[in-house]
Amino acid sequence: MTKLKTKLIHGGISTDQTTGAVSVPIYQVSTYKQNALGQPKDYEYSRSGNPTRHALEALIADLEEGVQGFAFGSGLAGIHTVLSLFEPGDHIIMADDVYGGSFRLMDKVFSKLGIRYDLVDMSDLSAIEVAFKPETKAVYVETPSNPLLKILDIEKIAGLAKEHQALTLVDNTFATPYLQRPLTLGADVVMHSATKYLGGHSDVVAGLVVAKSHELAERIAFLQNSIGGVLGPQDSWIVQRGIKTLALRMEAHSKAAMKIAEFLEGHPAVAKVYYPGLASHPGHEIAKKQMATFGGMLSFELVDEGAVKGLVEGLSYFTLAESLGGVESLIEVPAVMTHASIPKDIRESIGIKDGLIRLSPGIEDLDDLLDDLKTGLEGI
Ligand SMILES: Cc1ncc(COP(=O)(O)O)c(C=O)c1O
Ligand SMILES: N[C@@H](CCSC[C@H](N)C(=O)O)C(=O)O
Repeated sequence: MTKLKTKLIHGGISTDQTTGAVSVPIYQVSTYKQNALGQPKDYEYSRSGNPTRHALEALIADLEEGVQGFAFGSGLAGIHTVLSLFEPGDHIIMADDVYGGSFRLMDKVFSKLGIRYDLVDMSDLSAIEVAFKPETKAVYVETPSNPLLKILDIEKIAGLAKEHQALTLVDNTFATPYLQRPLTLGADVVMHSATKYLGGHSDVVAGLVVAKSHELAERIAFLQNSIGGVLGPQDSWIVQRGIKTLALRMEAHSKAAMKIAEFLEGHPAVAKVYYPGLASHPGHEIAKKQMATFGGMLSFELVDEGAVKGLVEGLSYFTLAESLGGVESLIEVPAVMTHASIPKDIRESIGIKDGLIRLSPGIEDLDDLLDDLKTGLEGI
């Protein structure tokens, strides 16, 4: 079987069938000449299908080991399309610590359409069991989670969902298919903000979705075309190019995150570190089982919450910015930035404290990154 590192380069559609070009060209086009009335060629209109986007969709399906991939104009556009599978009256069990925008989409958009949800701490399997209702149609998982790096057991959760005839939807943004493949663990749909590690260079906003079955793929294809939030050809090409170096980048990000987590865990100014690679992390054993390495993201709290502003504004190589997964290191405060869309009481109940700091180490020299943090922590 072809190894994943090879698939990153040769998977899906990786060359141009017509010219032999070794990267799929950017088909910057909206429509296609038809052979005769009612006889289109392979493509008819670029919302319905575009060769550059199709190459990316085939690649992500290959990497995630699903039957069909779909590319969208953002991660949330992809999640929106997946949640559009459900109907008024349906109920979804959602992990309590999901990306703030995914929570907002459920809470402010789909709730209004009559789709109900409950937030559940899915690291407690018995809590999931209790949350099932006759109307539960899906379990929505994010692991590792944003921003607390909670690890959820995909295989066990998918098993429970199946017993209740519910789908398992997994946001695999933090792990990427290089570290974890949810469809092979029993999930039905995988979602990505390709804006992050898949794109990898903080230069594109994109979303990817992969279905495990033909039946689901058909329904998602219908919704993708009907709703229309597709990714353009230029951005499809950028994401496909990013994916080619995913293996090298994920190895570097994971190594940096591990070293930084160990450094922070031993620092007297740091109260708590959230990184699944640490033996102290409650999800460490599950992460070992379902991930190839522990990933590139970590969060931490300072002993003195009042020092957060000084630290995050004062570093040289960690840029204060939302987003993650790029080659450059980023730092942010979820309560004020990426997760501000979650009401404070809910944020606090799930453990996102105002002083929580999230790091996305890039691929700079690791000693420079460690020195930067060391100097920053000395200065607070
Ligand atoms: C885990 C996760 N899922 C989904 C999204 C949404 O992606 P996008 O910003 O590409 O819409 C994000 C970030 O925005 C995220 O961090
Ligand atoms: N201001 C944005 C928040 C973007 S968060 C981006 C990314 N998911 C991250 O976690 O850094 C919004 O309100 O949507």
